[in-house]
Amino acid sequence: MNAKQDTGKPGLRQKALAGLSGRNLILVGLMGAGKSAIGKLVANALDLPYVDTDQEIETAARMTISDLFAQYGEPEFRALETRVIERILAEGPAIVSTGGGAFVNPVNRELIARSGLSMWLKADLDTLWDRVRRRQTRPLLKTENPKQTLKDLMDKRYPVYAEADVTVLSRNVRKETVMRDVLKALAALDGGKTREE
Ligand SMILES: Nc1ncnc2c1ncn2[C@@H]1O[C@H](COP(=O)(O)OP(=O)(O)O)[C@@H](O)[C@H]1O
Ligand SMILES: O=C(O)C1=C[C@@H](OP(=O)(O)O)[C@@H](O)[C@H](O)C1
Ligand SMILES: [Mg+2]
Repeated sequence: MNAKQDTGKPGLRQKALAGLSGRNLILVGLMGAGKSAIGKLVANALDLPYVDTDQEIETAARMTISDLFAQYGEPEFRALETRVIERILAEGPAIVSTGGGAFVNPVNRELIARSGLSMWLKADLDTLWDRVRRRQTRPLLKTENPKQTLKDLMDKRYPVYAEADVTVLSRNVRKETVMRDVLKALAALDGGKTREE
């Protein structure tokens, strides 16, 4: 695939890569923010490796995250999550999509700060809810009122996600548009130093 074509604007790719300057890009944010879907598109556009920590965890544990929560409990999931993040960030540079709870752990925030650029994909409740309501893959949302659970997690976690290096709105627009917003945010870090080819 022609990566330049993918970004919709020649030069944006180079500027985004310059802004990232060889670091890992770690996407953080609540369930449904688009970390996994947009992360893949960004990796493709920048021709960089893509890693999803949830997928790595399921591969390592040889079970789904739901089964991991059910059989071993959330503390065991969180311990595995930190081990996976530590391994992945050492292998960089890559576009890394984390699970929604990863950045909440200060140990993970330190690992991320030491080895990459953290980016919060921030979305409003209705956008998040519309994206997660149809699938039963998130154990934390298996509650009486999952939309309220999501709102409670927003209230608790948004101040922490706000500590990320960069924030990009995950708007209710096409995924490719959000992907380009991510590239523009990276390009802005380059401060115009990179000339277009
Ligand atoms: N901008 C978008 N427009 C439409 N659907 C989206 C957008 N971003 C994500 N999605 C969809 O919403 C769902 C949740 O996205 P996902 O990437 O799994 O979020 P996260 O990894 O942050 O939990 C997926 O079905 C994904 O395809
Ligand atoms: O918010 C959370 O604590 C979680 C988010 C999930 O990842 P996504 O954010 O990709 O859904 C997954 O890691 C697990 O269900 C826990
Ligand atoms: Mg995900």
